[in-house]
Amino acid sequence: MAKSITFVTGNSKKLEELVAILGNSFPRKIISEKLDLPELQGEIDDICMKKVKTAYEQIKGPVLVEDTCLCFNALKGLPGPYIKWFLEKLGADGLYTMLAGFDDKTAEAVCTFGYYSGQENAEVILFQGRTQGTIVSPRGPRDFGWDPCFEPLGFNTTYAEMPKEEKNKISHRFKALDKLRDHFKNSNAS
Ligand SMILES: O=P(O)(O)OP(=O)(O)OP(=O)(O)OC[C@H]1O[C@@H](n2cnc3c(O)ncnc32)[C@H](O)[C@@H]1O
Ligand SMILES: [Mg+2]
Repeated sequence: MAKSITFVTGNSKKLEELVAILGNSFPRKIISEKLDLPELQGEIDDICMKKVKTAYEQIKGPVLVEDTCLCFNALKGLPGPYIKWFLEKLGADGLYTMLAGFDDKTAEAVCTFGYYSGQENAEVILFQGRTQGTIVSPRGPRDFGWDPCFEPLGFNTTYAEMPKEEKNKISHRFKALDKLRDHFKNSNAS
């Protein structure tokens, strides 16, 4: 039987969504390990590559990690991978206020999963999903990150105001996991 995959994340909300999105339809068993891995600065893909290798050093078996960015178009993609620290210091209200001086309130949520089997000659594989939206004054429950200030394009509710099942059908994380699911479905992936 194929080895189980360890999803390494310090964020229980990410894990909750992964479980809800993949449901029973994923061919490999996924277990989780709550570790807050150090993250390199830089571009999204490089951060994920490094993060998954760091996870592998700890787990020493097939590993999955994920990095989420929130990119403001008016700020040429920033805060991007640094969103966690902006959110921590400014809160969702502060993220909205950051754009006060700009007409363009659009943003992109980017989710990148990195998978590494650790087998001989194996490369890191990345799966990325992007959802466009607008940064709005926060609305809805505040239990997951910047969800209250992100209104996905085509909707008049924020991620936070949507029922979970609805967010999980259109989100950056859903789109990335859909690619991951396809990869494991269509190949004899190890
Ligand atoms: O251990 P890891 O997996 O790195 O978990 P983390 O919480 O540190 O997550 P990131 O480094 O990817 O930083 C992303 C930030 O964005 C938040 N976030 C991630 N996904 C989100 C989503 O779907 N909706 C709202 N906020 C989200 C998350 O809480 C962090 O503050
Ligand atoms: Mg992190």
